Amino acid sequence: MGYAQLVIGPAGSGKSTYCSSLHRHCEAAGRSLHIVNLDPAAEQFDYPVAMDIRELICLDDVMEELGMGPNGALMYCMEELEDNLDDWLTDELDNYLDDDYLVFDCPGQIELFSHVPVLRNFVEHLKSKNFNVCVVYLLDSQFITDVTKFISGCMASLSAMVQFELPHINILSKMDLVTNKRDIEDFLNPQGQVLLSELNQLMAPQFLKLNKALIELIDQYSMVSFVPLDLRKESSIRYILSQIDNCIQYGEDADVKVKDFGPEDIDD
Ligand SMILES: Nc1nc2c(ncn2[C@@H]2O[C@H](COP(=O)(O)OP(=O)(O)OP(=O)(O)O)[C@@H](O)[C@H]2O)c(=O)[nH]1
Ligand SMILES: [Mg+2]
Repeated sequence: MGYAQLVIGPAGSGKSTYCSSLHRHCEAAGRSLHIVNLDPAAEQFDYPVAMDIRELICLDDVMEELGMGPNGALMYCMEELEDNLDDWLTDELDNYLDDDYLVFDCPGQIELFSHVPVLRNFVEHLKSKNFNVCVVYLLDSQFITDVTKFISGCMASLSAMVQFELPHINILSKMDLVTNKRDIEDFLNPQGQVLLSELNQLMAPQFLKLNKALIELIDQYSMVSFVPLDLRKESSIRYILSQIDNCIQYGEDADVKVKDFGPEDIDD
C-alpha cells in the first residue's frame, strides 16, 4: 500500500510552498516523504524533486513547436501525462516501495480540477497501483475576506470534490498574512444560517432563493470546514499532516500489524 496527497488549488494559492514546508517538516521529524512535480511550467523548487513531469514533456518545447500559448501548452502537457500513465508514470512509480508517501504538486489551472479529466484519470491510476490518495485543496486566506468570496472558493473546491470522489481536506493557506483574525474566524467553521444572512444582506432581493440553495448545497456536502495553515508554526503543519494521514489511514496498518489480539479481545 502506498500513500499520496494530490495538492491542488487555484494559481498562487501556496501549493508548492506547502509542499516544501511539508518536506522540511518531515525531514526534521525523520519521516520519509517524496515530492513530485506535476507542473510542466515550474522552474524553481525549494524541495528535492523525486519525480518530474518535465522529464516527460517540456512546456517551452510545446509552445515553440506547436505555436501554443502558455495555458494551451500546459493542457497539452497534462494530456501527454494522461497518455503516458501506463508507461512513464508506471515506470517512475516502480522506484517506490510499499508504504512510500508521495506528494503531488499540481499546476494551478482551475480547469484541471473542475472538468478536465486528466487528474481524475491520474488518480484512478494511482489507486490501481494500490495508493491511498487524499486531495489537499489550498485556498488563499487573502481572498476570504467576505462571504461572497468564501462561497466562490467553496464552489471551486466542491467541484474538485465531486470530480475526484476522494478523501478531501480544505486548507486556508497564508494565515501569517491575516492581520485581523476575526475576519477569517467566521469562515473556518461557519454556520450555514450565519452565512446565509450575510449573503442576503450583500445581494439584491432577487437572489434570496439562489443564496439559500447555495448555502444548503455547501452545508450538505459538509464543505464548510477549512483547516488554517500558518507556515510559521510547526504545530500547524503537524496538525494538517495528522488530519491527512488520518484520511488515508497512514500509520494505521502498522498499528494493526503490531497489535496482538488475545482471546479477551474477541467479542462474545
Ligand atoms: N506570506 C506567505 N506567502 C506565501 C505562503 N505560501 C505561499 N506564499 C507566497 O505565495 C506565492 C505563490 O506561492 P506558490 O507556493 O508558488 O503557489 P502555487 O500554488 O504553487 O502557485 P502555482 O504553482 O503558480 O499555481 C509565492 O510568492 C509564495 O512565496 C504563506 O504561507 N505565507
Ligand atoms: Mg506551484
